[in-house]
Amino acid sequence: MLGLEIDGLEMRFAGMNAPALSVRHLAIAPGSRVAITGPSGSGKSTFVNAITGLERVVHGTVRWNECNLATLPERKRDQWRGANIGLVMQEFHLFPGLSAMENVLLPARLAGVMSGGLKETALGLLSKVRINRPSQLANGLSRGEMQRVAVARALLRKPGVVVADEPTASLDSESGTLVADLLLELTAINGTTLIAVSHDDRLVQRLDRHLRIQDGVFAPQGERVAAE
Ligand SMILES: Nc1ncnc2c1ncn2[C@@H]1O[C@H](COP(=O)(O)OP(=O)(O)OP(=O)(O)O)[C@@H](O)[C@H]1O
Repeated sequence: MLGLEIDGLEMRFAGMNAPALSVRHLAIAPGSRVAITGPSGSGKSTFVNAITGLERVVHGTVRWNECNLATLPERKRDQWRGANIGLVMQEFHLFPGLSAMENVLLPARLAGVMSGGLKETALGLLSKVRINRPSQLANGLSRGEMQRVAVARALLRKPGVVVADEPTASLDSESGTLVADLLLELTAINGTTLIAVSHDDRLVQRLDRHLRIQDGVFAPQGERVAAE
């Protein structure tokens, strides 16, 4: 289980007068399930990139338990992310020429941590996300099936946190509901923290906490941001 503590975080981009993201203090308890919402351009992806170590943090601290991502060089951040964060993105980023099973295993293979046990785990996860033919090529899967494979891939190494960026946005209603069900059900098994950027009420309403962001700043708890 991983908890997040952010202090004094500022993410800036060239050509912008104000920071794209500014977080004075934010704590997310281990095992909690948090929704992030906000209008386009409000800083949601910048937040995801900062807390997953995809983007370097120059100002402030982003601490997952004892690990401050701001102090890690890129290679160490990548290693830490692979071992601790399961990422589920709106576009699933599967390799079309690989099977569902090979896609689930690929990040572990690339990280050099493959073992027989992981193959068993992958098969179990594919069954849980209702992919009945693990050897089917990814390019033959429906969009809903692709996202379910991506959920299985994210959970393979039992991450302390799953970060999902609009995981249901490109799915039809039925598939979106199933993916939301699976994210909630499967993260609950190991007490995995879940942080989901989403405008999908089917998912947002089912999470414990709802953080709203506008112009790079989180609204005080309980307040709605304008233009959402
Ligand atoms: N690499 C970059 N270079 C310059 N500006 C950037 C960069 N990435 C993001 N920004 C700017 O930072 C602000 C926040 O962008 P961000 O992508 O985090 O918003 P968002 O809430 O995820 O938007 P959306 O919902 O449209 O994806 C925007 O004004 C955006 O133009």
